[in-house]
Amino acid sequence: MAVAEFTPTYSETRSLSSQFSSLTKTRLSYNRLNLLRPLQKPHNARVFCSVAPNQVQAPVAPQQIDNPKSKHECFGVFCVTYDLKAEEQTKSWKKLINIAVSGAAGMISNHLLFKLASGEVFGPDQPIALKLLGSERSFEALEGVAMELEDSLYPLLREVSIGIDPYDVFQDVEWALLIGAKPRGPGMERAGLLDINGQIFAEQGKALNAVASRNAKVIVVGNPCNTNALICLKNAPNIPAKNFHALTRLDENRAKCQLALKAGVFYDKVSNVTIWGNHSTTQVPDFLNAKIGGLPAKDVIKDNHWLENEFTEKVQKRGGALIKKWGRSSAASTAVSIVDAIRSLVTPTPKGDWFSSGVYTSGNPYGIAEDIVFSMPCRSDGNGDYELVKDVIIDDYLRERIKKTEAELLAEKRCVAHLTGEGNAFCDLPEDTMLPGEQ
Ligand SMILES: NC(=O)C1=CN([C@@H]2O[C@H](COP(=O)(O)OP(=O)(O)OC[C@H]3O[C@@H](n4cnc5c(N)ncnc54)[C@H](OP(=O)(O)O)[C@@H]3O)[C@@H](O)[C@H]2O)C=CC1
Ligand SMILES: O=C([O-])CC(=O)C(=O)O
Repeated sequence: MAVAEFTPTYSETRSLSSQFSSLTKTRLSYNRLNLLRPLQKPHNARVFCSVAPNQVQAPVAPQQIDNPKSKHECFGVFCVTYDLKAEEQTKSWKKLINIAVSGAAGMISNHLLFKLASGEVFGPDQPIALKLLGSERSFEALEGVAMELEDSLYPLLREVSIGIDPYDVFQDVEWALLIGAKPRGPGMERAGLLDINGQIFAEQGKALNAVASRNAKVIVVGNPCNTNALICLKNAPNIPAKNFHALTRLDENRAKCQLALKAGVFYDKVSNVTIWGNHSTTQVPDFLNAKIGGLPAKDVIKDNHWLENEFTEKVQKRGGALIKKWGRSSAASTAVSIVDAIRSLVTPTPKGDWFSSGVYTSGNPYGIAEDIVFSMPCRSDGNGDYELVKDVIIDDYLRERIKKTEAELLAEKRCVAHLTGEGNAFCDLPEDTMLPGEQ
């Protein structure tokens, strides 16, 4: 089978994505086999793409399948399944968006990437380019990931590129999903973890600052995610601090599940659940403002002791309980919660409800210390931004616990001052500072 070879220059490679945006209307019929021809590797990046530059191929109609001359333009299952309805669909496709994922060869990404490519995150009319960030150690694994994406034949997935240099991978990205981080090893101090991972997020923040879209949305998953997000935003002053999120949606989902179980209802009845503070065992799952079937959760469950003790601790330590059973940390449910977090920003929040996200505190209405990343209740009108919800009740019970998780985050911030441009670090972390996955 004849396959067009091409070896574009680096600047041609860079211009590919913009060409893709204008091509999306007719691309469904392009040769899928040609898709993943590796281009020359510029700056450690490799691009897998679906057409050669300056080689726009004509759409292939189904009747051409048997014409040997046109066979190289049309590949296997794509020729067989291509139909005009699908072409009609591409006419309504939106402009291509660039999404970067770090730690792309890791466990969470292995679930997330396929959700992104399927259209379940950004919608069935949103073509995407995936830019996968790995390292020397994971480069081959990244190629394997790209091959699996290729074999999945996702129509909306227009481009996959892999690389180990964030300055290449983050070029023009509208979304950066920062998952890669070193796990805490045996005997490693929390301060050590903050420093090692903090350096990763400082570097990635600088790269985002230099090359990402000025309005990029950044979701930090790699732990300790709140402080990593703070480091990242401090190193990316060109991007609004408001655009940075630390993932606490998994905690919210865990809390909803426990409330539903206790109330004996399906979890779609549970709403208005806030996780306050740090993605750690000091986080505060808020049952005071939570609702079940539209009623206050406290009035439905009528067991304050359970809410204040078992419920709270279960949510705080759910990650660790799962690791005990599985022998590894939550990956699938984390990927699902990343999907939820993105969808909460790109679709309007249902009236009266809200979602939790770790966001920058400056200007918050709850009296939480300024200049940290703290999980709070947010609403969005679906344009990628959010606002903080004002009408929540904070009683003495909540306030006391919010103070504790706030103190922990302020201590983490002092610990990484050398990475946020605020002078010398001073680490006085409280003894109980743990990730949800730690016991
Ligand atoms: N916020 C949340 O709710 C949750 C957060 N997490 C966090 O998400 C992160 C990723 O989890 P998961 O995908 O399961 O982890 P994996 O171990 O499967 O993958 C993590 C990736 O991180 C990268 N990494 C970056 N720096 C290092 C380093 N110094 N040493 C080792 N690996 C490194 C590796 O990729 P490469 O070599 O390509 O850089 C690796 O593939 C973790 O920090 C975890 O704690 C997990 C669950 C929930
Ligand atoms: O501790 C971890 O790595 C896993 C984690 O964040 C969680 O399960 O919430």
